[in-house]
Formats: sequence, C-alpha cells, structure tokens
Amino acid sequence: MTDLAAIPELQAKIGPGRLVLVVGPSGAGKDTLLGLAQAALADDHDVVFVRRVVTREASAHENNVQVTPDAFRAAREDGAFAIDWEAHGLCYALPRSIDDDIRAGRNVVANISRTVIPALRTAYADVVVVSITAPPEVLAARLASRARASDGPLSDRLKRSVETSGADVTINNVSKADAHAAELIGIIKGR
Ligand SMILES: Nc1ncnc2c1ncn2[C@@H]1O[C@H](COP(=O)(O)OP(=O)(O)OP(=O)(O)O)[C@@H](O)[C@H]1O
Ligand SMILES: O=P(O)(O)OC[C@H]1O[C@H](OP(=O)(O)O)[C@H](O)[C@@H]1O
Repeated sequence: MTDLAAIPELQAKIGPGRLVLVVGPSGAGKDTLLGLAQAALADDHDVVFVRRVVTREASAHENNVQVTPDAFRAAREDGAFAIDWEAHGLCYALPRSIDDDIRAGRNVVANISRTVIPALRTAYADVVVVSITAPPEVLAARLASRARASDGPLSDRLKRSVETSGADVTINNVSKADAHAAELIGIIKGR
C-alpha cells in the first residue's frame, strides 16, 4: 500500500514563520542587500538570516560555514540540511535548524538557488520569493569590480540562466543599495 505520509505534498508544511527566499543572477546584489538588511535588523530576534553551508572558503564577501566536499556529503547523508543544491562547481545548503526557527514563528531569510524554489514552496507554509535583478551589462560590471577570487570565469557566471518561477516580489537593484535594502526589510517584516 502507498505510504501517503511519505508523499511530500501530503505532509504538513512547516510553519508558521515566514521563509523569505532571495534569488537572482550572479552580481544582482543579493548578498549586498542581505548584508544591509541584516545589519539594520541586528536587534530584531524575530528575524534570522541563514548562515549557509558552502564548499567554498569563508571570505569578506560571505559569512558561510566552510566545509570540504566530503564533510558536505556526510552532513547531507545525516539529514543535516533543510535543502541543498549545486552551482558554479560548489555545493550549498541551508541547515536543518531553520525548521526550528520557522516552527518558533521567526522569519527566516536565505540566499538560495532559483532551482530549489519549487521544493521549498512544497515544504514550507509561508514562502516569499524575492527576485533581485539588474540588467546584463550592470551584472557584468559589478562582477568585474567585485573581483572575488573564487568566482572562476565571470563569463560562466554571466551565462548561467535559470528560470525564476513565480517570484512574489522583484527588486530592480539599479539605484542606491540602501534604498533597495529598505524594500527588502519591508518584505521581510511583512509591511
Ligand atoms: N545597488 C547597488 N549599486 C551599486 N553596486 C551594487 C549595488 N548592489 C550591489 N552592488 C555591487 O555589486 C557587486 C555584486 O553584488 P553581490 O555580491 O551582492 O551580488 P550577488 O547577487 O550576491 O552575487 P553572487 O550570486 O555572485 O554571489 C558587489 O561588488 C556590490 O558591491
Ligand atoms: O543561478 P542560481 O541557481 O539561481 O544560483 C546559484 C547560486 O549562485 C549564487 O551563489 P554564489 O554565492 O554566487 O556562489 C546563489 O546564491 C546560488 O547559491
């Protein structure tokens, strides 16, 4: 007999906290707006900015949990991740602990791959997808000036194209970053 409880669509979705997913092409400004929002909301204990697990060295650009590919694989097998994905030759994950925050009613904010939006919408009760965008020539200029050593060939990053299925809000990040971060804060706080 089919075990209905094992079918994801029939399992209770994780809530009641909101999961805010920040997505968009490389160079659009996801980390920049997230960093500004996190600083502005540092004293707000109802909002959690996720520290991602990534097989990339930690740097001034990113406060990730740095792991080796072997450690990533082992953690994945142990069920330590809420979701994981691969991109740019790297492995990324959100830790399982986000589920506790969401069950406690906190708003959880994470920078994710556009490829895992459908899976997260299936698993969580209140998902808001925020697409950060900028024109291609702006992306190219920003990636060149960011000059992150681990980025690899910028042409590969610029060529990567993923359908952003059903973003709830779009931020066209072409003006001052502070103003766009304020937009993001409003979305996170549900204003
Ligand atoms: N509104 C803005 N105005 C000018 N420069 C910006 C703005 N937003 C971001 N930048 C700059 O663009 C570059 C890319 O930004 P950021 O690293 O935040 O992008 P990202 O979307 O997180 O990219 P990736 O997916 O590759 O990590 C950075 O050097 C950042 O300082
Ligand atoms: O193109 P898609 O699949 O949406 O995103 C792929 C990955 O690229 C970015 O990572 P990075 O921090 O620039 O390495 C995103 O954060 C995501 O992890």
